[in-house]
Amino acid sequence: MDLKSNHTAPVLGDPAPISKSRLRVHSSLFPYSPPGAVFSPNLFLTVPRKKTGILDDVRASSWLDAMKSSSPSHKKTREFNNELASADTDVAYRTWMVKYPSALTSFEHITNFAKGKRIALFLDYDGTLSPIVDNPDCAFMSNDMRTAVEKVAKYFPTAIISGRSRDKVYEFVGLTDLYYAGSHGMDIMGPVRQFSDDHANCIRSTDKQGKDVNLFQPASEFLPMIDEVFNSLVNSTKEIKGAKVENNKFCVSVHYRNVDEKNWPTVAQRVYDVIRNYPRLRLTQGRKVLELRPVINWDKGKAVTFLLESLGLSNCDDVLPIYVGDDRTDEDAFKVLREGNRGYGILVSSVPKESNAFFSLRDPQEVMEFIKSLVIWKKKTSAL
Ligand SMILES: O=P(O)(O)OC[C@H]1O[C@H](O[C@H]2O[C@H](CO)[C@@H](O)[C@H](O)[C@H]2O)[C@H](O)[C@@H](O)[C@@H]1O
Repeated sequence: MDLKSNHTAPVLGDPAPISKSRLRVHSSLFPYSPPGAVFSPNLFLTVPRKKTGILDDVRASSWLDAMKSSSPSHKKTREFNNELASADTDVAYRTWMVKYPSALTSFEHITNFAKGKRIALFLDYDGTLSPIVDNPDCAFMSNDMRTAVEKVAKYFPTAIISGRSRDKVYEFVGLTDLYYAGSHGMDIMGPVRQFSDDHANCIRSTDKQGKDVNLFQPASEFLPMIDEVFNSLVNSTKEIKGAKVENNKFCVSVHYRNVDEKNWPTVAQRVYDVIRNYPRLRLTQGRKVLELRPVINWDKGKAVTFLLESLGLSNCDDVLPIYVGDDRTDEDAFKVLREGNRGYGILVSSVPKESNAFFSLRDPQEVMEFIKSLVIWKKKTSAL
């Protein structure tokens, strides 16, 4: 692949771009629907799909473009931001918040809607419960956040849904009374339950405390392939200063946050050179990370649906799922909640971003405030 030319590369596509029509969903959940607002189709990697749906052709350079455009610190963005006075940046953020109101200032709206309903809380990890840091191995959540999550989980069924391996995210969070889904939902440990659908790959197991659980791993057959790809990528990127490859069990992350931007084409090239040999893997993109994952019809949105069913909370009018996340992989969950008119997505972002979420929070600090407010509200209303 020559990233400077217009050669095409076989890659499976990322989720479809958000269509304008999605914004026209009118629902009782929707707090405000400013007229004329339009979703940008640039949220995901631009991957033109072939009608066969098996192998897509993509301009190799679009990987690099996507890496650059998704990076807020990218030169163009920096230049753009420099041109704007900080006051203007603030105005841009506040304008954006008209479309995605703060879940803190809209708290009353949310709790009014939640009255008489059971809230189910879904939390992403990186960038939501822990701040984004340079070293993925050091993305620790604060003790205050841990306490807040522990408390909220006493009142509402709470699940962590992360791109990381389930073991790793459990190690970071360290709380037992939660449900955990790792590998972008491809590794779920949930309560024991009989399902209406036949979920192959769902087995009975025990958790670290010896409790009976259901273990759902829809991509289990990919395990050897993922290990192989992980080893190839470790080897092929070892000379790129700052590149880091992470094995997330059912997916592999190639981090370029600490790679000099002039070497980003090499990162994209190396990833391409590996993935081209694995037509059953697809590429998605997160925050300064390229991720390779199995081509199965499963994502964080499906994981939310699965967990709701596991908890006996699906198809119930009196359930309000709330999903808090910062990443484009969280969009799948926001979309499930929005399209099913089922609950609220809350996007964590300090910069304007198009999203399927209803509300926003600026950073993990605000996430903690929101979680604490839920506990206070629940205690107050239970005492009445
Ligand atoms: O679904 P999440 O829990 O949000 O996990 C998504 C990815 O998060 C991690 O990477 C991101 O956070 C790192 C630590 O702050 C940061 O260094 C990196 O640049 C981010 O992309 C994690 O390392 C990945 O494996 C997850 O897929």
